[in-house]
Amino acid sequence: MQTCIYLDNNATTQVDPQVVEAMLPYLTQYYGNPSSMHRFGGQVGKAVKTARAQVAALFNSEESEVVFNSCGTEGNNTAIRAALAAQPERKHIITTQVEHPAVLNVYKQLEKQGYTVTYLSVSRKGQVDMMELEASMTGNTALVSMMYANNETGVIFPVEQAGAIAKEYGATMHVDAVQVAGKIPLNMQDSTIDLLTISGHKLHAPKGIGALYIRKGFRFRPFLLGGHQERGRRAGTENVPGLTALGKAAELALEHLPNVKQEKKLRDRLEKTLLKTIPEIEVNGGGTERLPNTTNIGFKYIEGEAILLSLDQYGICASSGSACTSGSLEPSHVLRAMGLPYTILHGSIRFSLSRFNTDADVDRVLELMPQIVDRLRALSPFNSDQAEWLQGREEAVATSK
Ligand SMILES: Cc1ncc(COP(=O)(O)O)c(C=O)c1O
Ligand code: FES
Repeated sequence: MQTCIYLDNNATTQVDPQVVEAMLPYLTQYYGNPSSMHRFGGQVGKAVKTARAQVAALFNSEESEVVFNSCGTEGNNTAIRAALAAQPERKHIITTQVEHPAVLNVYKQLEKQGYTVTYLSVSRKGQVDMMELEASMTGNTALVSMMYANNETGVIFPVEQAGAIAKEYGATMHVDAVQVAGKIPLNMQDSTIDLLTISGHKLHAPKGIGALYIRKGFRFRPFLLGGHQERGRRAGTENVPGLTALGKAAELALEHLPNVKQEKKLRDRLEKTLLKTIPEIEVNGGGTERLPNTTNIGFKYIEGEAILLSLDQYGICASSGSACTSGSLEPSHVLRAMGLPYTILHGSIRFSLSRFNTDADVDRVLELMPQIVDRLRALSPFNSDQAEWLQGREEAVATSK
């Protein structure tokens, strides 16, 4: 199998070998159904309990507040629907312009069903403004839904403060924490958040397993109806190998949290050296609080996709935004919302690290990037003289839409 220097960990992560080891017995000998009456199934039930405790430890929550599901997308869909069902008389939702499609596309549908949605703007640095949130709140607001950190820029949002504002108005606070679990500590014990989503494949567990935190006492309405698994909050026979993997991944993430500064050191070295060695580049979301593993850099006058293809030829995996929208040629909705100039919008790429990256990985990128950028810029018909013209063209396209 082809391997690469993998710097696309916000898209998905390598499954930790210890996670594979933990889940394997539940794919082979322990295949019982945890709901069965017999002892064979009972053993498997114990694994579910252990995994729940491990995820609760990552959340710093009670075990009963953890519900396993299939992914971050399911968690977000479920949380949003549950928040609206809890207060059906309220018809207003507040979110941000830079959420993941697993949130934004739910709101698009809800708008068609009679809900009003306020999309909070972000600054040039990609940060939300709590004054704008406060000014948007009304007695009709059912839900404030905000990501903990943005998948493209890594910018961290003040979700606790947002939750406190939501509470003042009696609204539910939902947080998409898919990108932060394992990267910054979570503390649900002492939190204003009611519902919080994580996804296994972003923290070294496999794809297809996730968890939703549901604050004790929250009037929760399930999304999937059927059997009484997960205490009636998520029907469907449990994905035991998956949740065992997520439990182990959560345990390892918690252990690793004090060492996240190592990833940050690597990220900072990558970022600072690129800024020093390549002219006309900028860090998108720089100068505000960000995830320790993420850097999103705009290289003026060239296409992000061209940089990615060049890197790919050298066996380096990076990305130009979210994996699910990268098939389209539209520039990222996140960078667009930040009001970045045309040439940055089209020339941005993201490197996202994990605990498996090494100094040698960063060295290789630092060795290759100046020559890649030089070569692409030499071929590019654009330069700083046309930057103003390009910006004008972008604005003309935007207003004609
Ligand atoms: C911020 C954010 N939310 C939600 C998701 C969706 O998670 P999943 O792939 O588990 O459905 C992702 C994954 O890209 C994400 O980055
Ligand atoms: S589903 Fe992961 S980037 Fe979209």
